[in-house]
Amino acid sequence: MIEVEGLTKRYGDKVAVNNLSFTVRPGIVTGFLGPNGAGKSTTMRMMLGLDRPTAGDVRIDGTHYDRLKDPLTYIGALLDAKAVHGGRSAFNHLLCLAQSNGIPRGRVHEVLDTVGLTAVARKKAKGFSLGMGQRLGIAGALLGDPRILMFDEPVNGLDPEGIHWIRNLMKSLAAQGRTVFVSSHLMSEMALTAEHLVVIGQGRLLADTTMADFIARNSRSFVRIRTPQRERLLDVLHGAGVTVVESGSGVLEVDGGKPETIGELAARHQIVLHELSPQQASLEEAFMQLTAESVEYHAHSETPRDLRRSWGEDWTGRG
Ligand SMILES: Nc1ncnc2c1ncn2[C@@H]1O[C@H](COP(=O)(O)OP(=O)(O)OP(=O)(O)O)[C@@H](O)[C@H]1O
Repeated sequence: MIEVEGLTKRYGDKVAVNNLSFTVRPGIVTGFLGPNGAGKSTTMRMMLGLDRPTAGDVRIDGTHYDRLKDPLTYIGALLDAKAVHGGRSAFNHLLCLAQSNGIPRGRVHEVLDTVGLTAVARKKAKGFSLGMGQRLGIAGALLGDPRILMFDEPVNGLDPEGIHWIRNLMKSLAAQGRTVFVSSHLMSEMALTAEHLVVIGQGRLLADTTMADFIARNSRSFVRIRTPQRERLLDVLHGAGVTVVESGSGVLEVDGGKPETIGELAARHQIVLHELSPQQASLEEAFMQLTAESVEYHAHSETPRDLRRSWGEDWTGRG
């Protein structure tokens, strides 16, 4: 378990991390999200004792990082895959780490095998591709067989096979009861990997909740309808007090409605439907919605005006 309490980091006038408190629990993958510059890396560095907090505290299974004996056996981390002495072979890099952390030599062979680098173990790390470098960094994190693992952007630059491998690795580490904390900008990947999310913006905590709850709270769920009898269906839905939104190209949308109710209403009035589908926003849409105000660096684009029209009262009772 990782416990973060009132964690704050200032660089001069800049507050990079602002009074953050959250707990990362074992047995699940927890995703760490935030726009560029939100303070994710700074938070992770403070968790590992690499940066000193201006205020607040981090405990790794109840203890401060600098008081852990052989810390790699408690927490393993991939922060910057390029932070490897390029002149050393993969084997020697891991052996040095093992020797300085009281980890047996045999473990080096095991982790090289786990990450699929056994065949290139004697090659110098500076000749490694981005993906091989990431794998070597992950081998280092796994070396001490720690109960807690932390990965900062582990899928950066990986090909689909590598991404798939890391996803399964993180899930299996969590399934073994370990604590897995991972940051990524790849939302589709995070949606497949993490069960719980901690989201920050401009150094502050924006959300600490399950993936499903995060998406439900920060997005719009609606039912999408297409029908060749649009006017009749609008009359029927209006008559039943259902709020309908026209989204262009003849598509109708009902916020928070149930497809069963709409389908039955249409059937009772013998209205043909070509589509009746529940829609849920993606993690990416929910993330953009929540963090829109805390993005530091914006690009501006022209977006078409929302041309929605609604009829009647909202049947969900929501505004
Ligand atoms: N050593 C430093 N000196 C001054 N400012 C810093 C330092 N390190 C980070 N910052 C600032 O603190 C803020 C948080 O940076 P951090 O790298 O933690 O964000 P991040 O969420 O990891 O961003 P990204 O997703 O782009 O990696 C940024 O505004 C950054 O410019």
